Amino acid sequence: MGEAPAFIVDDLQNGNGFPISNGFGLKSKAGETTTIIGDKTYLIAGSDESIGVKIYDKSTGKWTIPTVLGKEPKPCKGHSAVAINEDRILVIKKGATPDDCIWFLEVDTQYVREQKKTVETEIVAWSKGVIGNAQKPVVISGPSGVGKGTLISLLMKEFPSMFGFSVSHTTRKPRDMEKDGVHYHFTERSVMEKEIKDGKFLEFASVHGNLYGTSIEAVEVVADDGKRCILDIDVQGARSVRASSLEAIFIFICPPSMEQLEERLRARGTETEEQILKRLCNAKAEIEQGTSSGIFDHILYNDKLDECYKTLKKLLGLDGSTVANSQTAPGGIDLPVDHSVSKIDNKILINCGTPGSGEASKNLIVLDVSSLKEGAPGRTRGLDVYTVYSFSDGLNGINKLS
Ligand SMILES: Nc1nc2c(ncn2[C@@H]2O[C@H](COP(=O)(O)OP(=O)(O)O)[C@@H](O)[C@H]2O)c(=O)[nH]1
Ligand SMILES: Nc1ncnc2c1ncn2[C@@H]1O[C@H](COP(=O)(O)OP(=O)(O)O)[C@@H](O)[C@H]1O
Repeated sequence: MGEAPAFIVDDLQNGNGFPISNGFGLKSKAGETTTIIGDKTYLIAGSDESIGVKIYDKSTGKWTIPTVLGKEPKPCKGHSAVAINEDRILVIKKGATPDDCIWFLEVDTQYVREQKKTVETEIVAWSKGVIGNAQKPVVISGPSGVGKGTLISLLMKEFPSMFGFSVSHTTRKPRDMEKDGVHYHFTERSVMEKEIKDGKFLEFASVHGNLYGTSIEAVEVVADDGKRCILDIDVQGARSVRASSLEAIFIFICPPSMEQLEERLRARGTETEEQILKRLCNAKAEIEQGTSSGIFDHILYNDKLDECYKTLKKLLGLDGSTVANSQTAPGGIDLPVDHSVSKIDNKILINCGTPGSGEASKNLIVLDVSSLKEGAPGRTRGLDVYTVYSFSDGLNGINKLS
């Protein structure tokens, strides 16, 4: 982070002090916002060059500039901040797209302190808020050889800035073309078992005789990058994720026939005969569970690759239709500098000014943060924040976009 922008420090030091009386209020002033949590006042200031944070501790009467972790929001003058609980501040900034508008400043520093013993200043971490389905992780399952990896590669190639792959851990040996840390984190069983015990995994399963698992970190790294996470995991893993706090879209890929599945597996040429037979044998049960367990939201048949890929894009809202985009605020959040923000229970209301006609009449943006989930300590994740617009009558009669 560059030099912190100028703050309304004078006001505070001159005893004009704390404009906010409770722990969850805010005051906006020319690109600077204060929010109080306990004894500390967080000043968030934006300019064209930077967006910075400064902390005033009432108990010591001192200002500090914290160590900032995570990718920061792009600088901007128009923003607001509101504390939504004792360790998380929601920052809404001016931005061209909804995905760039909602950020969180995490101020729970316990974990980071323990991990990085040398850090002396207060630590805050930026992370991007996630709005609705548009950012929901995508879980893809299906039998070995059905084409999961092929479809995922196509998506990642066509939309490199939109998707990020959750790199799993596995105890299986790498194939010739596979790179450690890219396709998998290849690891030893004893190491992985210990990490599972330590709670580092979102899910894990024994598949075809090897251990596979998705670490919390693997999903968080993608979210930190502001991307939508794709998980290639087996049916057991999908079941676990379904039961977890991670809200995702679940897609099962079916082969056109067992014969074609076998052909593809053999043509890929990455397994021994014994491994191929094991995978084919397991495929039957996987297909049965995948198509009948109710875990999956969508079942796709991968017969002709281009057709299957088209269908996949369609259900992810990437074909110009509105499936995913309709879940977000259309056209972004046009936040005037002099907007106001208030918090009522779990709803954050952003009043953007006088109602106009048509699109302009959508002057009230409501963010429901009731589904905000805890991530791994020290980092914010699993955020499920969606926007709703109300036309005039406040919280009553909110029309959730869908
Ligand atoms: N539960 C779980 N399954 C995984 C994970 N990573 C990969 N898998 C599944 O493990 C199975 C075997 O994967 P792999 O050895 O790469 O073989 P492939 O499916 O033939 O490409 C597939 O069904 C994957 O979806 C994971 O992190 N968790
Ligand atoms: N629709 C398809 N038609 C024919 N071959 C396909 C199709 N989809 C994928 N393949 C091929 O099948 C093989 C297995 O695909 P892969 O993506 O590795 O499967 P998975 O990741 O599900 O194990 C690869 O050689 C791939 O090129």
